[in-house]
Amino acid sequence: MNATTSVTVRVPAKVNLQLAVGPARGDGYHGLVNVFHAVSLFDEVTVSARTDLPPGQAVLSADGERPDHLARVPLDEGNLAARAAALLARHTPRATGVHIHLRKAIPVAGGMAGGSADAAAALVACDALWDSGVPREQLLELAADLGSDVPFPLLGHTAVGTGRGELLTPLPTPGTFHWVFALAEGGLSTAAVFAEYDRLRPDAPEPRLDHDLAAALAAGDPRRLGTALTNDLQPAALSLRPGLASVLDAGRAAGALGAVVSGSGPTCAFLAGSAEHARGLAAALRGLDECADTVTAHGPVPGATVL
Ligand SMILES: C[C@@](CO)(OP(=O)(O)O)[C@H](O)COP(=O)(O)OP(=O)(O)OC[C@H]1O[C@@H](n2ccc(N)nc2=O)[C@H](O)[C@@H]1O
Ligand SMILES: Nc1ncnc2c1ncn2[C@@H]1O[C@H](COP(=O)(O)OP(=O)(O)O)[C@@H](O)[C@H]1O
Repeated sequence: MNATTSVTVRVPAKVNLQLAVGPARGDGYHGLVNVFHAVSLFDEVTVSARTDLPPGQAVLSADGERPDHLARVPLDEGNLAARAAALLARHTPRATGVHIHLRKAIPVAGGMAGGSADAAAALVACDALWDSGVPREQLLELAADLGSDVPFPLLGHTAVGTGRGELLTPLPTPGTFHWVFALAEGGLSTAAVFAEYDRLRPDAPEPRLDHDLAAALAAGDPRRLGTALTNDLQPAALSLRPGLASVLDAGRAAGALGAVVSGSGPTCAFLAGSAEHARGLAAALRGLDECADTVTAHGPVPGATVL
C-alpha cells in the first residue's frame, strides 16, 4: 500500500455575531464572549510530504484571486500554517517535512480569521498526512496554543468562545443565514484594534452572552439576528478606519437586516433575508469608495474538512 503523499483541507472564514470584550487581562489578552459563525468563504490548504526536509519544517506557496491580499501573506516560518505543522510535528514520531500550498479566498488581515483558518486546516491536513493519532481534544489544545481564533475553524457552524475566545461551546441553530461582506483596501492589526479598544473603553465590564442573540439563533430568525449583531471592537476599528462608518450606513440604507464590523475589521458584514437580497445589497455597496470588493456567502457551514 502506498503512503498518502498529499492532503487538501477546505476551511471556512468566520464572522463574529457578538464580540463582547472585557477588561485587559494580566497576560496581554482580553476576556471575550465571542460568537463565531462559519461562512461559505473558504481557503484550501494542501500539504504534501517533503522527505528531504527535517520533520515539521515547511516550504510555502500561495495563490488566490486578490494579489494585494496575497502580498500580505508571509511565506516563511511565520505563516500560521507553517507554525501549525511545526507544532503538530513535535507530537508525532511519524512527521515529515512538508510543502504547504495555500489557496486564499479569505481576506487577509480582514477580521475573518483567514490565518487562523489556515492554521486549523494545516493541523487537520498534517494529522491526516502523518496519521498522527493525536486525539481531537489535543488538536483543539494545540490550535489554542497557535492563536485564540484557531480552535473555531476546526468545529465550524456556530459556537460561543469564552476565555480569550478559545474555549468553545457549540450553539446549534436551524436554517441558513445569507451574508454580504464588504472588503476594504488594506488590513487592520488585531493587536492595534484591541489597544485602541483599551484607550476608548478603560472601564470595560465583564463580557456576557446576549440573550436576544441566543434567542434569534435558536429560532433561526434572520430579522431578530440582524438587530442583535454587536461588536465591542467596532468603535475601535472605526476610530482607526473612519471611512468604514459610511460603508455600514450604506448597507443599512440599502435594507440590510444588520450591519457590523467583522471582528477586528476592516471587513464589514451585512445580513440579508435571502441569497437574492444579498446579491442586491452587494450591488449597492460595490460603488462606494471605501468598499474595495464584495463577497456573498451563507452560514453556518462545517469546519475544516479533508477533500
Ligand atoms: C478579534 C478576533 C475576534 O474573533 O479575531 P480577528 O477579528 O482579528 O480575526 C480574535 O479575538 C483575535 O484572535 P487571534 O487573531 O487568534 O488573536 P491572537 O493571535 O490570539 O492574539 C493577537 C493579539 O490580539 C490581542 N488579543 C487577542 C485575543 C484576545 N482575546 N484578546 C486580545 O487582546 C492581543 O493583543 C494579542 O497579542
Ligand atoms: N496563512 C495566513 N494567511 C493570512 N495571513 C497570515 C497567515 N499566516 C500569518 N498571517 C499574518 O497574519 C496577519 C493576520 O491575518 P488574518 O488571519 O488574515 O487576519 P485577521 O486576524 O484580521 O482575521 C496577516 O497580516 C499576516 O501577516
